[in-house]
Amino acid sequence: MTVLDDIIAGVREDLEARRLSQAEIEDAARAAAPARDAWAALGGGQPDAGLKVIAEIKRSSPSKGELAGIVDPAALAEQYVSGGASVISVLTEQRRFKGSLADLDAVRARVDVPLLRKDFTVDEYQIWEARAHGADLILLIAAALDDAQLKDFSDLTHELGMNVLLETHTLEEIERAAAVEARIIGVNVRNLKTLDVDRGVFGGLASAIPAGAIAVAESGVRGVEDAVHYASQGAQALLVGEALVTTEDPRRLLQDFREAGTRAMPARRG
Ligand SMILES: O=P(O)(O)OC[C@@H](O)[C@@H](O)c1c[nH]c2ccccc12
Repeated sequence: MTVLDDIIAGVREDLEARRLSQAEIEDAARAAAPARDAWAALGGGQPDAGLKVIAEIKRSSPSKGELAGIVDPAALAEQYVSGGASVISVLTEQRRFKGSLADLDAVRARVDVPLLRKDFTVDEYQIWEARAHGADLILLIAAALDDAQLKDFSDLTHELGMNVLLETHTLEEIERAAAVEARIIGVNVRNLKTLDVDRGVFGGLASAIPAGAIAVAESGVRGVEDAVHYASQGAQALLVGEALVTTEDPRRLLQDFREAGTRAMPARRG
């Protein structure tokens, strides 16, 4: 059993414990304000948009345990917005990351940028639930889903007006993402089966991401040098958790990532 299998087993159990009827969750999703456009916020279709940052509210991680005593996730999210975050990611997985839908609600109530509901999506119910709680973007992890699920879950997400961040870690997974026409493709440099981080994985796979899709480098940004590295390798956006929750000044660090990263982006060809 890999770490990923173990996390997913817990996610399924927690989901059954809170599950409402399908009619109830659909009503709640339809009552929510329309989803914001995360694709546009991440520079989709805008040449030379600069390096974008998806800033994550991450209390804890399976590899390190508690990262920071986050007392007020909404206040942290406001700092992220003031530093120029394009999207805020809120982890809602409870057991290993100590997140919750309450965190998502708290952030939604205070910030206006698009929100990513960051969880291990293994059931369509979670997609309705994300929308009901004001999410604009959801994570789908290729390693956790088969091709039919990738397609069906993407279709439902789009029907609800949201975007998908499709997370990959291998060339084969990028090909599967391309086959479902994913428009926002992440490469997680952390292997979710072993939790090992290899920052070289992004550069090795970036050229395989289809030209029309937004390339997101996920995990392992310790400081500005890593941001510059990913940007120079073709990242259009970064997903950053630990470095932002542990720094004294998230606003400043975010600005530094964006400025230095944007300068490091390769000039567009053609
Ligand atoms: O804290 P980091 O190394 O900056 O990583 C953030 C993010 O990429 C990581 O939290 C993550 C990437 N994919 C995930 C899937 C589930 C849970 C968490 C993740």
